[in-house]
Amino acid sequence: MISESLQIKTICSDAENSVFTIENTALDTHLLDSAEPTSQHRTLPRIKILGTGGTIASKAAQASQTAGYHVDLTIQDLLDSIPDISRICEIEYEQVCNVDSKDMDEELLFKIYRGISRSLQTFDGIVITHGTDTLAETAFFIESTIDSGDLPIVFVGSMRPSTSVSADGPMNLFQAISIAADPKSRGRGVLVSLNDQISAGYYITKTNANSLDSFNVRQGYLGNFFNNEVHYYYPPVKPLGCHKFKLKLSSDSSTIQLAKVGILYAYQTMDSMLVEFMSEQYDGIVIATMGAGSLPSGVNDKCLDVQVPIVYSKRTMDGMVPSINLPKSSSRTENSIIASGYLNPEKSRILLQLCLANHYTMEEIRFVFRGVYGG
Ligand SMILES: NC(=O)C[C@H](N)C(=O)O
Repeated sequence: MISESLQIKTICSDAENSVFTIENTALDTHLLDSAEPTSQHRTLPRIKILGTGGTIASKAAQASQTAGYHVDLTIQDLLDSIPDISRICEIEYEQVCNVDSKDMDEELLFKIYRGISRSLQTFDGIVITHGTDTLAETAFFIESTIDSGDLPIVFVGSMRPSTSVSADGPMNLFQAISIAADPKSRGRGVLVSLNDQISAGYYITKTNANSLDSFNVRQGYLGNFFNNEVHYYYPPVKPLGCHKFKLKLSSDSSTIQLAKVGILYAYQTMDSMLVEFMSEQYDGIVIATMGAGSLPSGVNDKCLDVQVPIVYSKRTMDGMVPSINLPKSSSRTENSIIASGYLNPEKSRILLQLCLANHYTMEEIRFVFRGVYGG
C-alpha cells in the first residue's frame, strides 16, 4: 500500500535503470529479524540504518568498472550482502533517499536529520550510508545540529560500486554497523568509518577522488577496525569548539531554512568582480584563499567593501587561516571578513549558513569560528 513515491535520478542518465521508484520513506521501515523480540528478551544492541545512496548503493555493467556506474541498490540489498550482521545487533533500516551525494540538498539533509533525531531515544547506534563526495559535509552538518549525547552516529560509503571486483561497500558497511553497536564508540559524536579507519566527521575530508584510501584527517584517526574488532586509540572525545545549532524549519516544517552561501576558489589574477557579483546574489561568501588567507590585493579591497559576511578559508587541505592574516580596513570601520581557522571551504560554508539561519551578529559568527581557531 504505497501512497507516495519518490523518483530517483542517478548520475548516469543513459544507463539502464537510471530512473526508478522507491517506496515512500515512512512506509519503508522494516525490522530485519522477522520476529521482533520484546525489550525484556533483547540482548543485542539495536542499530538504526538510514540509506541515502552513493557508490555503495551503485551498480556498473562490468565487474572491472569503477566509474560510470549508477545508484541502483536499496539499503535492504546492501544489508543482504553482509549475512553475518544479525549476530552482532538487531537492525531496523529506512530508505531516506537513493541518490548520488552530489544531489544532497536541504530537503534531503533535513530527512537525514529527522531520521536520526527520531532514532536517538530508541536505538543504541545509528548508521548512515552516503555517497563519499559530500559525505563529510553531511557529517559536519549533523555534528553541528544534533546533540546525540553518548549515542554513536556513524557515516559510511564506498569507493567501488557493488558490482566491482573487490567491492569495498559490504566490508565498510559491516564495519560501520559493528562500530555503531560497540559500547566503546559511545561519547564520540559523529564518526566516519571507511577503509578500516574511524575518524571524526567534524574534521574528515575526502582527499582522493578514486582511491579506496580516499579520506584523510590531519587531526588524526580515532581508531581502526581489524578482524571483527573495533580498536580506539584514545578515550571518548568530541571535537573541541564544535558549536551546536538549533535548526530553523520552514513554515510547514517540511524542510530547513538555510542562508544562501557560495564558495569562490582563488587563483593568480582573480577578478574582484566575482566577489561583487556573489555579494549581490548570496547572503554570505566563502573564499578558498591561496594560502593562509592570501588573496590578490584588489580582491581583498573588494572584500573589505562588501556587506555580506565573507569567510577566508584555504585551497590547501592542511593548515589553517588565522584571523591575524585577514586584511584590515584603513578606516576604523568594521568589516565582515572572518577567518575559517581549520575548516575547509565546504565546512566553512555550512557553519556560516547555520550562523546566518540563526541570525547571529558578526561578533557571534566570529566567536563560532574561533572554536576552530579562526574568527
Ligand atoms: N564514492 C562515491 O560514493 C562517489 C559518488 N559520486 C557519491 O558521492 O555518491
